[in-house]
Amino acid sequence: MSSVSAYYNGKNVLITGATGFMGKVLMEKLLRSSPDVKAVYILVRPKAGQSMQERVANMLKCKVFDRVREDCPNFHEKIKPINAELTQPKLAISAEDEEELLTRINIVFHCAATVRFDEPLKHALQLNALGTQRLLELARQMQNLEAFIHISTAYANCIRKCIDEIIYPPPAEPKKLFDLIEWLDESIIEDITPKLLGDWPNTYTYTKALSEYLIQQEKGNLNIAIIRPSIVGASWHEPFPGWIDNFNGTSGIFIAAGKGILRTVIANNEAVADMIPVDVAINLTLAAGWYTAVHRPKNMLVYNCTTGGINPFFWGEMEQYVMSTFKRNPLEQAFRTPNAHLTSNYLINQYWITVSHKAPAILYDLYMRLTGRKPRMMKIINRLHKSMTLLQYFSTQSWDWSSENMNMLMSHLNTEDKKLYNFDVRQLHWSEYIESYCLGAKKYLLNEDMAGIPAAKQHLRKLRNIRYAFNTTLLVIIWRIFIARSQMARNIWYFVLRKEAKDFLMLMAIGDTCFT
Ligand SMILES: CCCCCCCC/C=C\CCCCCCCC(=O)SCCNC(=O)CCNC(=O)[C@H](O)C(C)(C)COP(=O)(O)OP(=O)(O)OC[C@H]1O[C@@H](n2cnc3c(N)ncnc32)[C@H](O)[C@@H]1OP(=O)(O)O
Ligand SMILES: NC(=O)C1=CN([C@@H]2O[C@H](COP(=O)(O)OP(=O)(O)OC[C@H]3O[C@@H](n4cnc5c(N)ncnc54)[C@H](OP(=O)(O)O)[C@@H]3O)[C@@H](O)[C@H]2O)C=CC1
Repeated sequence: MSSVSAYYNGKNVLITGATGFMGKVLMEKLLRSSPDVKAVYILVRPKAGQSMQERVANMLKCKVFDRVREDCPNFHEKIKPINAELTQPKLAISAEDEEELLTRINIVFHCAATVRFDEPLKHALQLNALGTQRLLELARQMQNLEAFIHISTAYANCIRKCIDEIIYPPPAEPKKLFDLIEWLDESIIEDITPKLLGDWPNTYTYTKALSEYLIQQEKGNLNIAIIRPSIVGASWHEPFPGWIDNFNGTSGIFIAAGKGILRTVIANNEAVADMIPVDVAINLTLAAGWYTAVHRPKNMLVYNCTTGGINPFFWGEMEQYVMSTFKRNPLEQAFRTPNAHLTSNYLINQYWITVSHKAPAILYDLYMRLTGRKPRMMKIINRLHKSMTLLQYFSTQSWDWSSENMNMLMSHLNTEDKKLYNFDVRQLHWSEYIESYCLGAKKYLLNEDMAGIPAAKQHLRKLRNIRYAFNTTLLVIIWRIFIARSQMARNIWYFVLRKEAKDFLMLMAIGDTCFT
């Protein structure tokens, strides 16, 4: 009998960020593993011209809900969308909705955030820090709340090399920053952002660090836990192996490498690639929700949800597994044959960027222009370089996260829960996981059918022949130019030709003698 599943049955759960990558997996697992959950309230904003209702209806059609749709066809009846905007005072929730939440909610999972590294500081503060503060304010008034689970990131304290499961001093006093963004002009905030960030690499990690501190300061009597996942990757098993729906973290890089666009990456082969499958992070989150509500630990627990200390995996290995998967299972319409390499040398990287990224992009765009089409490769390459610059902070260093609370939680699960909410990352086989991740990116992100693999292989063969033809032509042209310009090169060339001709005549003569 599963204690975790049983706990959620009959409960009213509130999820923020339910339309996002992790939020969807959380909602799906909750509805599938605890089919008698009373209701799942989700805070949703209208977006891109779609009303909240339209967004939720579209979301529920997603592939990620196929399994729960099969197991519990009426699962959608449990979902109660609430119009909300986390950057607004009182989260822009109507008085009526607020009343409902205050009387009903038993557990809150706070996943909403902006995860963009280049988010302007003002917006990142408003959403990640101030939004968390406002949600806490709401949670403090909830009459039946048993647990509040906040999703942070393992990199919130990335300025430290060893990260324990504790709250560290914040980069700045949050209240002072909130005052600042209230009256300071946005352009001035942009100007002083690097100074404010100090050692923090981006506004994302900075504001996530602030939100952890805010929680500690303002939790009051709430029963809170903080989950810190590292780089969240495609799912390991649930709802489907390899399920992924966004280009964040490593996903966009895998695809760019598989398409043959990305050839060089700044990364340290020996640094730990701390990746955690999304279903593992969600299993831990649900188990932590149960533990927080039922065992009510005296102190707020922080769970580092990482793999490096338990089952380490390195960027160099990731390169091998990704390349080998895409060579065996190519993506359709690749730009070039997949062949990406990691280097930690800035100059070598710049060289390959010029030779293998920019030069082919310029040639391709020229070809597109000549054939009357819109050039686009240089734009893609520039976007890729921007992401690589933002990601390299994470791919060139290693961190040590302690995982005592993760182990402690596992020891509290019964045998059935250990299976149902598996977050034992010792069982992860990285080569198999990365293969399934790459295939998932192909299927779920690019909507490519596995039946198209023979055609994709044929396309790669065509690309190889084009490369051979191009290289041979280039060599001949270079040689001709060289010959035309240098007397010495001409002399060597004629000497070689004469020697070849002499050898050839001699062979003929030998042949004649033998046969006569
Ligand atoms: C051979 C393999 C070797 C592997 C080596 C790997 C090296 C290291 C790699 C990775 C380390 C990762 C370390 C992460 C650690 C932290 C973890 C966490 O705690 S948080 C979660 C993470 N959060 C992010 O990952 C946000 C990063 N993304 C951003 O900040 C932005 O998206 C940014 C600046 C990278 C791009 O911004 P824009 O404005 O240029 O583009 P936009 O608006 O995001 O997207 C435009 C379109 O391009 C697609 N796109 C975005 N990134 C793409 C990409 N990399 N490749 C292809 N398409 C991409 C999008 O889906 C979008 O498509 P449409 O217009 O909607 O159709
Ligand atoms: N993905 C990763 O690698 C990692 C993620 N995390 C953390 O996990 C959590 C979830 O991340 P992930 O699912 O990847 O992120 P996504 O970007 O996929 O999802 C973000 C969610 O937040 C919602 N949201 C954004 N702005 C607002 C707003 N103003 N008002 C209401 N809702 C809003 C989004 O809604 P909408 O659909 O309307 O935009 C979306 O549902 C975050 O807290 C993140 O910091 C931690 C470590 C790694």
